[in-house]
Amino acid sequence: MRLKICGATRTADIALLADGGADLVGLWCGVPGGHADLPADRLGSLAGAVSASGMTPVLVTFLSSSAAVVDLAAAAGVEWVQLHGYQQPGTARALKAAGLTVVKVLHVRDGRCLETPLIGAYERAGVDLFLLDAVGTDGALGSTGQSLDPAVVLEVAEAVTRPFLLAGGLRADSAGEFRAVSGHPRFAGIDVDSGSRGTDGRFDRDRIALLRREWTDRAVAG
Ligand SMILES: O=C(O)c1ccccc1N[C@@H]1O[C@H](COP(=O)(O)O)[C@@H](O)[C@H]1O
Repeated sequence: MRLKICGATRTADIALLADGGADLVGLWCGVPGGHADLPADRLGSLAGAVSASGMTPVLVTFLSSSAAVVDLAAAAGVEWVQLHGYQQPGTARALKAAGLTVVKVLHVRDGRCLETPLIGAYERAGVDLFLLDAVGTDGALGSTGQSLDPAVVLEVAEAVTRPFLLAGGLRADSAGEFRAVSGHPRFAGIDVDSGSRGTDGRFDRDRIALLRREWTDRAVAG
């Protein structure tokens, strides 16, 4: 069970995330207006700190220009990219050709996965991992804090052949509700933003450790 925590912006975040048990750290670049969007030079320095702490930095972006994403990743020394948004399979194919590990977000809105017709094309393009996330009621993407219906997640899990991460308003105490999902053979872990933070909006080490513990226990228990 991998734990991805999204939206680190400070060097102090990195030690806290490692201490809380994160495996993957989402660093945003190309997320206009995003509260954790980073300039390219800052992306590189934080990615270096994430790797030095034994975790994997993930470039999270809305960009759809594969050349721009490849350049950003190369300059920052990042090997994993999360295509959050409506990028086409060709973008994923180009990133794979550049040697990157590609996570493609599948967006669920009103109980329906918007990318269902494209799943085969994403897989043929070489997507390594899917990430299932909710679309906000206003159409917003990312950090919606909105939970998915486990039955819908299981439908999407059956439609893909690659492993998947689960996102969307996850908390430590939602592990029980998603027991059937975390027991799925293609379940690879969870991705959390809102539920990893305290009331001050900063990462909370204890919440992250609890997420790690509750979800690991459920995944093991099946
Ligand atoms: O976290 C964000 O704000 C964000 C912004 C733009 C793209 C992706 C973003 N993060 C993704 O949001 C979900 C988890 O959010 P939450 O736990 O529901 O608040 C996850 O997919 C992150 O990768």
